[in-house]
Amino acid sequence: MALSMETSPARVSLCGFLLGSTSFWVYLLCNLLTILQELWNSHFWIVIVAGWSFCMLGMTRMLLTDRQAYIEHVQSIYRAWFLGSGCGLGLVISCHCPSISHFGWYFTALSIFHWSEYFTMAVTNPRSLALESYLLDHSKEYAVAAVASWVEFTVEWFLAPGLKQFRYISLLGLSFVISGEVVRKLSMITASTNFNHYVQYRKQRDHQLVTHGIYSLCRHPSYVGWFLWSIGTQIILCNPVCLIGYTIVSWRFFNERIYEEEIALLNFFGEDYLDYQRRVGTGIPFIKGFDGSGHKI
Ligand SMILES: C[S@@+](CC[C@H](N)C(=O)[O-])C[C@H]1O[C@@H](n2cnc3c(N)ncnc32)[C@H](O)[C@@H]1O
Repeated sequence: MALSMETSPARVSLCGFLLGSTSFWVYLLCNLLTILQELWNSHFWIVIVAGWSFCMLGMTRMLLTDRQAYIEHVQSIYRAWFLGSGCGLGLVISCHCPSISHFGWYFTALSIFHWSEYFTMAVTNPRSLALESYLLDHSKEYAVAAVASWVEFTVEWFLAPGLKQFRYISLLGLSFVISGEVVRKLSMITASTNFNHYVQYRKQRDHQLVTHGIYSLCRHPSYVGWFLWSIGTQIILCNPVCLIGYTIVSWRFFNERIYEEEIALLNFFGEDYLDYQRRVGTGIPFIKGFDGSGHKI
């Protein structure tokens, strides 16, 4: 896999992600080739480490093939590789560890979400692409929420493992996560260059109001997707405390965010945005947005 100066950030990120998920490809290979089945059964971790070493070899090869392009993209490659590893590990846990397979689903979903944020941005709006597009350092609160959900899962799994084994609940959560992910990415693709990870307070010359496609169903589809995705992760994990916490905190976050964003959008698009607000709802229950009166709901 030779990198050239023309290598696009999307391609680099995809390569890093696929290399990172090597542990899963090795797992698949071991399961497909019965000769390796024995090795897999007795040396589970050795195979994972071998997969990761293979991945490091791939990275070194990239470095030797085109050093300048590698250095240019190295920070992105490592993030993508880290997320790919998370995805691979999550898939291996899903397939190989039945009692915590839903934790594997969660870990896979988490890794795919962060990586695909960067990748989709790289494809649809490269001008606004930055390392922050991986959303890994989104906010302190986001990191605390993630750690809280791991702690709740672990504590409950040790204290009452039976309460963590509701397959149908986890499947329901998975359906929330998948639909949330699809809605969010569809919004990014539809809004294209008008989509930005950060609320814009100054109008770019080419910023256009998007009201078609998924934006004709609700005004804030990417937030609807993220909201669904975040509560879905806690349903997958059968985490009752974090489910309530995530629902309240995410709702409050999007309520504030939509309010601020709509003040800016009304400044940008005036009457057109007012008209859009009259026709289409925000998409998140009980969130009204900014109606010009200065009052939230
Ligand atoms: C993170 S995106 C979220 C977009 C939208 N709120 C959503 O949930 O799909 C934030 C950026 O999108 C822009 N934006 C939001 N709604 C828009 C629309 N209908 N048309 C064009 N730009 C929009 C805002 O100016 C802001 O800079």
